[in-house]
Amino acid sequence: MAPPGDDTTSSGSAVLLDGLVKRYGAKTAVDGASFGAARGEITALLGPNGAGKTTTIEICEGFRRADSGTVRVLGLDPVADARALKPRVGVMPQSGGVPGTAKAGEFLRLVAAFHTEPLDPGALLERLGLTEHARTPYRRLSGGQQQRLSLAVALVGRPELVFLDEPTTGLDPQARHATWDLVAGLRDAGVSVVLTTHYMEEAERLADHVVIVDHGRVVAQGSPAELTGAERQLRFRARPGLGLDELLAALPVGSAAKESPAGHYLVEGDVRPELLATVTAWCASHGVLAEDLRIERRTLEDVFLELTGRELRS
Ligand SMILES: Nc1ncnc2c1ncn2[C@@H]1O[C@H](COP(=O)(O)OP(=O)(O)OP(=O)(O)O)[C@@H](O)[C@H]1O
Repeated sequence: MAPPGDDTTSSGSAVLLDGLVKRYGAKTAVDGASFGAARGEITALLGPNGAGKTTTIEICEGFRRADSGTVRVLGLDPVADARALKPRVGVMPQSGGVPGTAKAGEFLRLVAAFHTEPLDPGALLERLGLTEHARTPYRRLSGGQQQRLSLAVALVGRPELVFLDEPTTGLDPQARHATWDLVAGLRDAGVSVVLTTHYMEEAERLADHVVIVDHGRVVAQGSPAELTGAERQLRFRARPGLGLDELLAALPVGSAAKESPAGHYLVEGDVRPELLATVTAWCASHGVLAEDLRIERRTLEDVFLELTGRELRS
């Protein structure tokens, strides 16, 4: 029999938000956010600090109530149906969640005991590189180790859906890659993942669906390929201060050329062979050797900056 709330098909939404609003006094942290996270996919909420990611995810986890809008998690209400959701959903908060004096291994075994078919806590510790810290109290673990233990706690109950709030913030590159592998493995095993991040690379590499949020609003969403589109751009390095007016005049209407930072040139527009030929001919006629000349797809960061006009704050 399907679990309660499973009125949708298994290919339906793991999470569905519609017009979500959350205010803290005069501050509107979430301002009418609507998006869905499909089952069996990794959905990343990408946005700068203060964009409302944690508030949104905490509402989905049932830890906060929305002021208005609707939230469905596995087809259920995260507050009213909290008891039914608890065994099916894993949560990795941004910090804390484990008592300071609790020993890593003991705590994980304790959490595992609350679940009917838990993962093997020892194997999970091993996978996350925590075996030698199994007897260490949580407060004595390094920041990265604490984070990995929180991830283990979220996963040990074999959840259908996991919420991971900035799972790799502060991790060193090895631990970050190990976490990415683990999260990708969850998806391969059919688990739905909703994570928050302010790392463009994390969203781009890991997520099937990216929801870009800023000031509590969804400013764009789609797969990384959809968000970055088919558009390409051309970059090269050369001596600083080249006057670009003549180049611009030779390029098709609608193209743009700029130098930023000094000595780094970017040409945007309909990047076809003709455009490349125009740029290289212009370089040749000005005695410019275009180094590292390359055509590339726009990155998520390019898209984000276009949408918000500023850099992500880390
Ligand atoms: N309990 C609270 N009381 C008052 N304001 C809050 C509270 N929690 C969050 N805020 C504010 O609401 C806004 C959204 O915060 P939130 O933590 O949801 O953003 P975020 O995108 O998760 O940021 P971060 O990446 O820093 O965690 C911020 O301006 C924050 O200062």
